[in-house]
Amino acid sequence: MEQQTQPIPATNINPKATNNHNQPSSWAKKAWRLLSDVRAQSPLIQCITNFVSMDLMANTLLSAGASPAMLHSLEELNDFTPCCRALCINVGTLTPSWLPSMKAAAQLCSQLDTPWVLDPVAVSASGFRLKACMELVELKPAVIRGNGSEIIALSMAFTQPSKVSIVKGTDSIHESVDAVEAAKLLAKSSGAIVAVSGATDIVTDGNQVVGAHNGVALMQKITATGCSVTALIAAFVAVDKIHALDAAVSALAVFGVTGELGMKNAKGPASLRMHLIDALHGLDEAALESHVNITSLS
Ligand SMILES: Nc1ncnc2c1ncn2[C@@H]1O[C@H](COP(=O)(O)OP(=O)(O)OP(=O)(O)O)[C@@H](O)[C@H]1O
Ligand SMILES: Cc1ncsc1CCO
Ligand SMILES: [Mg+2]
Repeated sequence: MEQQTQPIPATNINPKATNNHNQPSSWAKKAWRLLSDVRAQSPLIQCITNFVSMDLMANTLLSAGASPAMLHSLEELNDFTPCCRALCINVGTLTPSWLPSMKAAAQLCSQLDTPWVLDPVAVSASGFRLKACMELVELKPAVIRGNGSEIIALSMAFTQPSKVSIVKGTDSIHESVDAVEAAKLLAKSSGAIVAVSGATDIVTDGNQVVGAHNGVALMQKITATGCSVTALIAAFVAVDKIHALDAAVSALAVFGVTGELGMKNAKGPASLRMHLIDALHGLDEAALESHVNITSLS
């Protein structure tokens, strides 16, 4: 695979400085270091995902420098999943025949200490889907990423199950900022880092809350941008699994920045889709540093 950037050795990063979330430049450096590590290491990312997202998700991972593999057959997991650096599970077009593969792959990852991320698409659209997502959460994802409505519903399913409201469809009817408390509760009850996408992307471990303010509204009009940024989170977690919160924030910010850069040449959602992928492939340190907008919200 073509490599176009020089990775920054992890030893060059001062962990104290990069953990100071009130310093914007430290976040930009962290995001650049993680993207550089993805480009240098090209981690193999298994994606068990919906049919709608497969193309954009695989191209997003490739443009970031990772190596995507859309394998979901139960018969292949024992051979294949242990070779992966991270797993992305997305329930967008869930059927009863796919659920055993998702659970088995998640279980394998947990046993192998391989990070995996969950995208609970349209979690409250049906009882079957809600139960499946709750069972997957029990299998210890490192990160759960959804839109506002998805995170509110999934969090409520664990805390106040009788109050889970049905949201039909995959689009959010809530703002991400309305899901902060739900995200914190879900993070605390599951042990996962929880990320909520939207105008501000919110990421929390249950205590600390970080906001990534990049992106353009038109990204909502391209199906599977959310699915794809979840896979990008998996790639970032693959290269730094002990700092899953930082990896999730960085992936969301990088994707948002590529949306902003892509928008300069886009005429609408279809051309934004193309230019966003190009921008991710060509992203350099100067452009990332001048666009990243991450703040502490806690
Ligand atoms: N109003 C907005 N302004 C800027 N960026 C946004 C806005 N809304 C969403 N985004 C960005 O668009 C991407 C997709 O987020 P969204 O919340 O639409 O996901 P989703 O609903 O799960 O999408 P899908 O299910 O189609 O994959 C994220 O990178 C997010 O930051
Ligand atoms: C539109 C759609 N339907 C099921 S999955 C999906 C992709 C966006 O989540
Ligand atoms: Mg989604």
